[in-house]
Amino acid sequence: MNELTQPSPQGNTHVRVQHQYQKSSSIQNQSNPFILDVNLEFPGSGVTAIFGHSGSGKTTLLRCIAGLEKPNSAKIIINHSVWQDESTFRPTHQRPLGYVFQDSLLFEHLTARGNLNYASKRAPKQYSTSDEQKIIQIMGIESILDQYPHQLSGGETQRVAIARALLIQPELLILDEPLASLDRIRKQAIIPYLEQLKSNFAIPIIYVSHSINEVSRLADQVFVLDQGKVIAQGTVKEVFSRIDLPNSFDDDIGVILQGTVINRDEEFHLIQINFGCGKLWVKDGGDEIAKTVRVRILAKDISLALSEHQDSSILNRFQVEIVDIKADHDISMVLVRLKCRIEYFIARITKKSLHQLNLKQGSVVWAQVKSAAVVR
Ligand SMILES: Nc1ncnc2c1ncn2[C@@H]1O[C@H](COP(=O)(O)OP(=O)(O)OP(=O)(O)O)[C@@H](O)[C@H]1O
Repeated sequence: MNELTQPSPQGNTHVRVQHQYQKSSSIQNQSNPFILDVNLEFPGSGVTAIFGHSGSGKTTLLRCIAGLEKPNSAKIIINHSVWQDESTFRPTHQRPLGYVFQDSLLFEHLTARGNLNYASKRAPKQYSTSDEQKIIQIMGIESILDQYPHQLSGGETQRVAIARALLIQPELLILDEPLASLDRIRKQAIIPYLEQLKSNFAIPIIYVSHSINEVSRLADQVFVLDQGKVIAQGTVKEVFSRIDLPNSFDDDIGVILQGTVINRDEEFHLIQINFGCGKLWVKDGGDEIAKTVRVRILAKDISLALSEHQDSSILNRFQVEIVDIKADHDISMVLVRLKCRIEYFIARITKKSLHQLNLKQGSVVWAQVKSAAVVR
């Protein structure tokens, strides 16, 4: 095992920040300034997502972590290394931090390789050539090293930017909406590189995004911010299966399921995934048998029936119990939380259907999931 993949010997990462913008500079109502008050603990490796609406305080939090804002009170300990507490305030340049933004700026006069060398030279100690090669290979940028930034696509630029951030040997990597400027196809193309990143580097990664899709694919745990406070935290599975936070997820509300590929239907281009509630047919994305995969099922893609319908086009049917019903942000809809063995689903159905089927907490019904709607 080499330096990059060694399990982190360190403990948790702890970020507690209380910060209020100076009233004089606040673009908020003067009598109601924005206050960030959060306390986050997360492991010393893996991806932690910070999720929240615009204005919830994500950027402010990152700026505090980076030392670009001086909070009123803060304790920022990254794997035992104190960046800030009552008696310490490390300035930004003394915080070993890799920071990748939405529109990463590479040095235009340097090739991709030149940009990487710039970072390597500033690293506290030299990576071995093989470790450098590994970073380049994981980010898939071998063939573009001699190109200048203006010759790179958006996705390639971001991959070079991430490699450059890694080469400074950060103790914390912040990815701040790294895919926001890419179109859907490029986003899909870069996610596998980020998955590789996660499994190959034993450093904590903070991932900020508005996209539940990205967070579902990449994050291990998530903190949901609202008006400067943490309103939910836990594993992505736990947080995204809650129905008491609908405004945070809006129409994207849905659960994440993780399971193992057990079967392939070559004729009809489907795979079957075994998960905590049974077996689910989904589109074949080329995953090998026995691979662990995550899928997302949106609440709007689940319908409910009182009996099992064998005569419909829907391939996936699960017997479930209604454990909770909550109002949706849309007045005509409700959110129904369903338990199926050890898993949860959420269905978003009309109030009219709830009424007509006389659905209540404790009712046992059939959840129907279209294979075509499962998000990979
Ligand atoms: N320099 C500043 N001075 C005063 N208020 C600010 C300043 N920067 C941000 N704010 C306010 O702090 C609040 C949180 O802003 P922040 O940029 O952290 O939100 P965000 O969650 O990152 O939003 P987005 O997703 O749109 O980037 C907002 O109400 C914003 O108006």
